[in-house]
Amino acid sequence: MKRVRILVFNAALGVLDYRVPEGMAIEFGSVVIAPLGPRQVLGIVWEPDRLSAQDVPESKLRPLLEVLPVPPLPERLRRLIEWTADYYCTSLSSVARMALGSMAALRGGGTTTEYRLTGQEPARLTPQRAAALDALQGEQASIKELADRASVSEGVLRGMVGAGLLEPVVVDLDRRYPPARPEHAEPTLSEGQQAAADIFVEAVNDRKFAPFLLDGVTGSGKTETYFEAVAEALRLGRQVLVLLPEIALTENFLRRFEHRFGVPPILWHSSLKSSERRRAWRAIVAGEAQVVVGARSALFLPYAELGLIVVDEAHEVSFKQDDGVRYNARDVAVMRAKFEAIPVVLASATPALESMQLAEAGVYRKIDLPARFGGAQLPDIQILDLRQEPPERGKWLAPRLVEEMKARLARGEQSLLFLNRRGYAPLTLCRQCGYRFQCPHCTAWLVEHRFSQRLACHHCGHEVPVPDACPECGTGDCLVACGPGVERIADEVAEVLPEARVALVTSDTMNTAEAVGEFVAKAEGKAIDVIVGTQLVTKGYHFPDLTLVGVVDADLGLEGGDLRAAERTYQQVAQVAGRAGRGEKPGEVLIQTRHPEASVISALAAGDRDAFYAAEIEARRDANAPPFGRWAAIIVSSEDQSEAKAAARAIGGTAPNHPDMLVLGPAPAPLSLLRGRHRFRLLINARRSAELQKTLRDWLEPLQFPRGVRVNIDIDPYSFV
Ligand SMILES: Nc1ncnc2c1ncn2[C@@H]1O[C@H](COP(=O)(O)OP(=O)(O)OP(=O)(O)O)[C@@H](O)[C@H]1O
Ligand SMILES: [Zn+2]
Repeated sequence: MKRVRILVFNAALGVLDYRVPEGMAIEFGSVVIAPLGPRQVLGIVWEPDRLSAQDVPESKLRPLLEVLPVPPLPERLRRLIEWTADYYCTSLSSVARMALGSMAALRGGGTTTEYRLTGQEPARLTPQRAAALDALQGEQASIKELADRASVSEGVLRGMVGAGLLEPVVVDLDRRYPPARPEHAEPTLSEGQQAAADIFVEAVNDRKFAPFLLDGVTGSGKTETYFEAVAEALRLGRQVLVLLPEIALTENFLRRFEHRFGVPPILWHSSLKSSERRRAWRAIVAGEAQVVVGARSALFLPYAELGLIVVDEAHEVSFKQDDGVRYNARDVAVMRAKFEAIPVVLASATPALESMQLAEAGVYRKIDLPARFGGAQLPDIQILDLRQEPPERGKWLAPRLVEEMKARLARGEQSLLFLNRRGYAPLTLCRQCGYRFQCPHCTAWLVEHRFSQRLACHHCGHEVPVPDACPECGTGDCLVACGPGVERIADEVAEVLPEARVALVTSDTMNTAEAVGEFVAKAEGKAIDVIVGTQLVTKGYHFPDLTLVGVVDADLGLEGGDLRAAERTYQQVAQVAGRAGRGEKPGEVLIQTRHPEASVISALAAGDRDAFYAAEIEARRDANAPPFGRWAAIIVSSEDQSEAKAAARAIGGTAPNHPDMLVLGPAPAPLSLLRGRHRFRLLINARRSAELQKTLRDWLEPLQFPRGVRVNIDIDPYSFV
């Protein structure tokens, strides 16, 4: 191979041809360094007949500089990358980037240096050093990571190395992970679990593409069941990828995995230390990483020999990425399984409508676990009509819910209150002049966090301390919190049940593995009486003494009114309800609502899942919404409002006149300002027959916009703001 086509990591340039210098061994998929002007870029060798590049004469080709010492990206992964870029209308390089770990991992090198405290504690210390000494107890990481963790500069830490307070430790990146043992602790499966497990095990052995929808009620033991397929892959020496929707869930998963297989699985997520990331990536490409558990981003890694993919809590909307490459990890996982010719298991107690429909159509094989494990019953669900039984003024919990919580406390059982709103109050205003605290960068109110005494924007992270006086009229002591967030509910619990031990579970409090571990240990050890949490507590947890679940505001999710509002509400409430009564004692669920007549609420109360799905599917069919028709969004943004508007208009003005496609907009997005950018949206509703992606590309590619304008395409969008 003399002339090669390279996918370079530069979205604007994309594909370039190079010459292979004498003696350099190259294959398709090789990761290389190529010259680009005066700089160097990373690239991947690609099949020239699959990518078009500018025609450059042989004599003008520049030679590649280097091949990196990592295995070439396998062909099946290259095909997946192409498929993903094509389907989501994005650049190949932005997808391919997700396959490569860090530059450091690619460079190889078997070791790296980290630092840790030596244990010396000099009598006199600068305040910064003292703070670092405090913050870094038990930590070991690179200087940069330690500096981040301790909130001091790297210079301070280097000084501490010099002073003998921190010492270097050489970390072996190719150190083996201890092997998982498929026979470590084999459970005795119930008949239904065994039947399901047998099917999965057979599929792992078959080494063919086989998509499954594991539809099992909460507490049916879906995890135990698919663990048998994991065990089989381990026996065959093949790798397994388990995708979880949130890092917060991994802690729980890790413990169960370790219990079953004797060692923890290998983690992959955005907050890994760089040494962990390098070690994991190298083990993954070498085929030594047996089971990888990760968030979305683990999906594109170059596994040497994948044998099984599991997507747990597969209905979760967080599998859809909402910026950058806007892919849905659940859907791409199925495609990856197809390219790898392996089984994929989508597990959920409340499958997404799309998945149900695909199962019905015979595309996915549906495996049911209709009963809870060990004879536990599904909880009794009751509606609490807030119009008939209102809470006291300024309170959010109805008297009946409070009574039930008191009864649980008296019996030594646990309660869980669910409200999907972080912080103390979603809106703060001035009683004097009506001033409302709004984010300067987003169309959003600032949310009060009493814990940290700050007002925060949940979209961009902008934060200000809660002021003493109104910034508008200057009146002191006049700010009122409007509406509840979980912190406020926790306060209310403390008032009505002063002796109860309350745990607040949100992404603000559960932001480290230690915090999650501590929470789980306490809840299991019955050191917590009442859990108040956001959607973070709705799934995955198994606390046998939890017998009451209160849904504080079931109407909240319905307000947005987007396509999936009813489905999402159904899933959240059914999931959180599923935390109740998982042990020997029966569970009860109270759903606070002002709309008991809404079909989703009555379906929940009647436990009539089939009716709910059937009605939703018909509604979607009527609206030509997924899974029948398709949606796409075009989001146009700029820091300059008129520029954004003009660009959106230009797009709207050239909309194709396609019989199978309806273009709505442009219109200002509901979140019309986000991180300082003004946003306009167009929505496209298309029939399946419409070749949506091609039509979009043909439409948008010829258009030119000013530099400050960004045009993003969102295929199968989940967010309509
Ligand atoms: N065969 C089994 N032997 C022993 N324990 C089991 C078995 N099956 C399930 N369990 C236990 O029952 C509990 C519920 O199982 P699991 O959490 O896997 O259910 P799930 O279907 O994933 O539920 P959810 O969707 O609510 O998270 C767990 O504590 C699990 O360890
Ligand atoms: Zn903001």
